[in-house]
Amino acid sequence: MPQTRLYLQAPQALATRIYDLFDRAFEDDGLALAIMEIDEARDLHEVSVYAMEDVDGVKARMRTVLCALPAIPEIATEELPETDWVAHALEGLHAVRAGRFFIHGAHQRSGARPGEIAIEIEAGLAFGTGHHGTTAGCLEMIGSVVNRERPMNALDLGTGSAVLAIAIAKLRRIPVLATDIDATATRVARANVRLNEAIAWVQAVTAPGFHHRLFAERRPFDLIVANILARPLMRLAPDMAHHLAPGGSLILSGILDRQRRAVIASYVGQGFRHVATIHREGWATLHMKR
Ligand SMILES: C[S@@+](CC[C@H](N)C(=O)[O-])C[C@H]1O[C@@H](n2cnc3c(N)ncnc32)[C@H](O)[C@@H]1O
Repeated sequence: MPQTRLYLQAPQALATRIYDLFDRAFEDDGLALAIMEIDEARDLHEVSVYAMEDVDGVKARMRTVLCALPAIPEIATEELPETDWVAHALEGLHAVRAGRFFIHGAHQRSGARPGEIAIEIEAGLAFGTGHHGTTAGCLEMIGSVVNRERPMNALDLGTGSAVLAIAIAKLRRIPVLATDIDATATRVARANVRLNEAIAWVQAVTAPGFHHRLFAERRPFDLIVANILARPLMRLAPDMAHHLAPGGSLILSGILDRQRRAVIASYVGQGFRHVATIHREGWATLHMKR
């Protein structure tokens, strides 16, 4: 679906205030927001709101929010070209190495080096080929956490292509519940689980957040991996705490470097402590324990 970027420019202090006001105003709409420096010498920053539908309505709400300010910057509009994010993620598809994992397509089956764990992911309609900084960060973190802690029961929430669930199963042959809000992703996940002969361990189901009867049956998990976005991750913090076994590990990604502290704070509020962060391409992957 095409997107419209609604944006305005202001000095840094005012832009930061506007960003915070928009953040609160659009919290429940799930709209993407951004703030970036445009001109350091003139102290100019740009705040953007990305709308997919009801652009006029979003613009009107932005104006209402801005009414609280002494000076009201003008809102400009930019139509963005339609981006197929899955295709984008698959661009120039080549094999990827992350930690001990070698993520490849059908034409690179013989590419794994001795000691590497090969995972075959075919270009499909789900996110997760290993190319993205968040997936690669999770794979690297999974390698070290699973080897050290030897979990017995894992959850991959927001599984996409199932690459992370398959990685856990290949490392440790334990049950992994793989869930996604998107039924198409679940179908792709199942196909990849079959392709990688991980059916005995990985069960893929469609579920938004923790809403599925299987969570009650399968909890507590001693490893939960969730590569979704910062805001849903913060909202899910109490459920994560409820479903993780004492002493268990949580690996979270989909978090921009600048959102890292806010996500950690939400989880500390639920009794977690931060253990480590991997930074890749502007994205942070967190290891938290409880
Ligand atoms: C960034 S992709 C990650 C895919 C894969 N786990 C990886 O690391 O490459 C995020 C996935 O989470 C799913 N998702 C987003 N919000 C979700 C939610 N609240 N509950 C379950 N799945 C969700 C999306 O449909 C998408 O497939």
